[in-house]
Amino acid sequence: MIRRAFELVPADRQHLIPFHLVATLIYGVAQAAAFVLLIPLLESLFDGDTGAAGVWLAVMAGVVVVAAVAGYFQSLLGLKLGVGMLRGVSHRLGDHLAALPLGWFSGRTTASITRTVVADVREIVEFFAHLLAVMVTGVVVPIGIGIGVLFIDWRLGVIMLVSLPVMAAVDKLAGRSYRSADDRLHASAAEVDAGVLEFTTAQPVLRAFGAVGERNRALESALARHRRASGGLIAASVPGLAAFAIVVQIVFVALVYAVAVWATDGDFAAATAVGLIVVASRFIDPVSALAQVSTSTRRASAAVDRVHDLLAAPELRDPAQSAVPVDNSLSFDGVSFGYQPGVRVACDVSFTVPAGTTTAIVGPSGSGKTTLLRLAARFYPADGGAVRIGGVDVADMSLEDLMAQVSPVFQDVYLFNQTIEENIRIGRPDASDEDVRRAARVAAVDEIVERLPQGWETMVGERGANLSGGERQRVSIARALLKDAPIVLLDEATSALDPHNEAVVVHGLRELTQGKTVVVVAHKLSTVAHADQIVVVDDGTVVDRGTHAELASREGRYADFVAQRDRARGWRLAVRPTSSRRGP
Ligand SMILES: Nc1ncnc2c1ncn2[C@@H]1O[C@H](COP(=O)(O)OP(=O)(O)OP(=O)(O)O)[C@@H](O)[C@H]1O
Repeated sequence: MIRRAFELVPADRQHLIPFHLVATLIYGVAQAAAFVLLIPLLESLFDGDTGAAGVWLAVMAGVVVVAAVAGYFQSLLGLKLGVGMLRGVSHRLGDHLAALPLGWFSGRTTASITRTVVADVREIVEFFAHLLAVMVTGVVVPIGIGIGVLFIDWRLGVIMLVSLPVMAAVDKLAGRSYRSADDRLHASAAEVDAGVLEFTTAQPVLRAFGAVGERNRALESALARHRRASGGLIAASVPGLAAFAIVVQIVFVALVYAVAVWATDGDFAAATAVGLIVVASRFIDPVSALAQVSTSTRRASAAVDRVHDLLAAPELRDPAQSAVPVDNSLSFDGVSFGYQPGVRVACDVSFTVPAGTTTAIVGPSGSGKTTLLRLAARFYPADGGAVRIGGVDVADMSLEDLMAQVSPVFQDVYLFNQTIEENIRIGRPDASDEDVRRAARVAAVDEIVERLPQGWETMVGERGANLSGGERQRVSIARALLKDAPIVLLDEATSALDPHNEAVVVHGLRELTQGKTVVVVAHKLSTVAHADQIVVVDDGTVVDRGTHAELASREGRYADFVAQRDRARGWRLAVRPTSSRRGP
């Protein structure tokens, strides 16, 4: 566990580890020596040899000073390692989370990730700052005393040294049941965190559907599971702790008994016997301290494992050299993909979007349209085949280069609780204020800003809660306009906007897609009809492809799609050839 914890220390603090270990070792050995020196000191005093007693006292004082200095340095270095680890691991976890495929996140709750990143890391800092010294001295001091006592009475020294692995074995056995109980506690705590998070963020939905009571009950049962898991942890640790405490006491009693018997037999002088009994108690003390922190140590050990597990999750690797696309075309080449193993969502999908043209993807709900956009943005890696930009597999481009090529404008717009300006600037952090304002003007975000109480300085609330759905879309279009990437991946909004918002969003999108390579998951007939190419997908496969005129003139899924949209809107779309391309 100690080795795995040290692996988390950042490179610029690794050189402190040997100093810390040496300081801790000296601290432990000096303490052991100071205790053993008590025996010759007592013997000299009992013999009335004040000269020898003075010498032993001086040696003992020297050793105590060494122990104090080493203790100071081990505390200082432990703290430096802990703080360094906190900084290093936080950065490593942050970078690592940013490089994980999105699929990794969908298998976990935000709460369980937060627990590892915050609570587990704190646990490990505590380990470096306090626990490590107790652990090392808990081993070094008894061994040191045992070896020292060998020179005074080898039988007693052997009892001490043999008892140590016995106590360690009992401690190890005690830890077994604790570990699984701690994992259950961690999982139940994350479940409670997730429940509280959901309960608070989903209040509007819960109230709208009268489900507050039901979710409250779900939260209560999560809390009950957490209480049971806490009880389980206590139940799992108490027998182990009790067994360990009993074994430690048995060892102490055995040592005192042996000293008493051998002293009675005349093997030791009274002074040596008193000294050995005092030393026996000092032999037990660090072991008892070790037992007292064993619960914290095991918790830290579990935390170290969880942080390592998180860091071991395979990242979306950037290629050693990022390939350069020859143009802004986009193609799907026999692409297959599933979110879960064995469930195919895209199956051998092939089509090409020539540079500067618009392709609309249509198909029934759940047929895999949005998934194709996510694969093009490499939010998930394809299982088979390749998505290519300008002839280059997106997997052979660095994430940075790929993101410079594509602008995803998806339905679920995520806004950070910052100002509108900061939210737009995410599109291009080094953009000038003028560029930001220009993008905002084209997407009609300046209209929103004028209405806000603090204008550009207004915070948009958590996830942009202070803005309407249409307003959030406008901000996301402004972001993409500012980014000005040559390929736009657009998931057209399904929800109806009011006429004004609809008009400004359509205008913003037209500006955004002007002259760009566009792949749009289209829900509106007007968007589809104006596309250069329409790709019809069903159940993850491409079932038809062509222009609106070609597809509408023949029977098939597309004709069904058009008829369905006509019926939904209560109007018919006149089929006419698309001579010139226009944005969606
Ligand atoms: N993150 C995810 N994890 C697991 N399955 C997913 C995930 N996202 C989508 N799916 C599943 O993949 C399938 C295709 O989803 P996708 O969102 O691509 O369909 P779509 O055609 O865009 O649907 P819609 O038109 O309703 O938005 C669906 O069965 C969906 O349940």
